[in-house]
Amino acid sequence: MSGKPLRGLLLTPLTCSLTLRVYYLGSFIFVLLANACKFVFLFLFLFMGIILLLDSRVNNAGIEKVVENIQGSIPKVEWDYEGIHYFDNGPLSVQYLFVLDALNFCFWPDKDLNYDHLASGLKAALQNDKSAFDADRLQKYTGPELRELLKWPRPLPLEDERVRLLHEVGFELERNFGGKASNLVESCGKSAAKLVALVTRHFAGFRDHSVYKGHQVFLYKRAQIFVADLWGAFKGQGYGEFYDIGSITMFADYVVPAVLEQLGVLKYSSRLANIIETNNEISSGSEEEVELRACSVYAVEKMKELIRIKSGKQVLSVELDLWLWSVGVQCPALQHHRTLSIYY
Ligand SMILES: Nc1nc2c(c(CN[C@H]3C=C[C@H](O)[C@@H]3O)cn2[C@@H]2O[C@H](COP(=O)(O)O)[C@@H](O)[C@H]2O)c(=O)[nH]1
Repeated sequence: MSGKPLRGLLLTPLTCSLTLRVYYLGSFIFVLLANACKFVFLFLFLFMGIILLLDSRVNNAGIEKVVENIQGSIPKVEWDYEGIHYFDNGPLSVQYLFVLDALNFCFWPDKDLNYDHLASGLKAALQNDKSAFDADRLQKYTGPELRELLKWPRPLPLEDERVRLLHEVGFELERNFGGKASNLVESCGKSAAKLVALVTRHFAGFRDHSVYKGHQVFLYKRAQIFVADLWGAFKGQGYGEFYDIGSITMFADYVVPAVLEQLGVLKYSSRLANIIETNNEISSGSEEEVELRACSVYAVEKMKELIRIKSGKQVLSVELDLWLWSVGVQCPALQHHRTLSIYY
């Protein structure tokens, strides 16, 4: 979430640790400069500065360059520009999007699988059988049945988790929302923030959070993308109408951070760059993973702010995200970080 909650919940750990480090180094250099050997200590200061760097950081110059290049208006990308999603302008579309975003994570372990297969596979399944995503049916799918639904010839990455999450969606929808995701959406009173809160309260699988240096960090990628998908699919009307859509941040996945790094907006430490280049995995919840994801959210918020300052245009993080994501998926050579995660 952006604005105050974002700063309070998400960025505090990063800024705090940076502030502490700056303070620490400040006192350190003050004491040292009081001594005679200024140059030796200056060297030491620089050296310490380098080893204390975070694995990911946001490069303001990179942001300025991107904003200058796009001249204040982001290239418009239509939601469903790929034509792969189910849409009938009614409650079944809401059910489809909720199921889609419950499973919208971690495609990369199978090099032939991507998001398009999931979106179009679920669309075909629904067109074939309109009751395929009824709450009682969702609670019964097995791994092989899900594979069959998606017409995927081998086990899906994290297949057991995908099945468990489908069951959870079916069970909680039935228990709290009369089996219908449209009731869930209706009960949020057209507030994107309330919908994210409601989804994460009732559906544990959407609680995308980590503990970073002792602070709880909430990124809520799939809960937020569900809101954005509703907004995009219904074109801001009906089930897609949210008066506070501006409170949604970018969706910290594995594509957009890679695009931001390529654009020079994110800078990785050479250690992290090496892990990504050599296709080594980063564990879920590790400091480098949280930094990379949180810096992506922060960078997009900064980009949005700079666009407003330079051009007076109020763009949404959701719009920036879709543009950056569409750039990323059109670039198959783009190397991204690899984390086995149910969150993105
Ligand atoms: N930040 C962000 N991440 C997004 C999306 C979407 C799809 N949004 C759809 C909605 C309307 C549009 O028309 C889009 O089709 C998927 N992902 C993430 O990408 C990764 C999959 O990548 P690959 O393995 O290459 O397919 C995986 O983490 C997945 O969760 C997005 O919009 N923003």
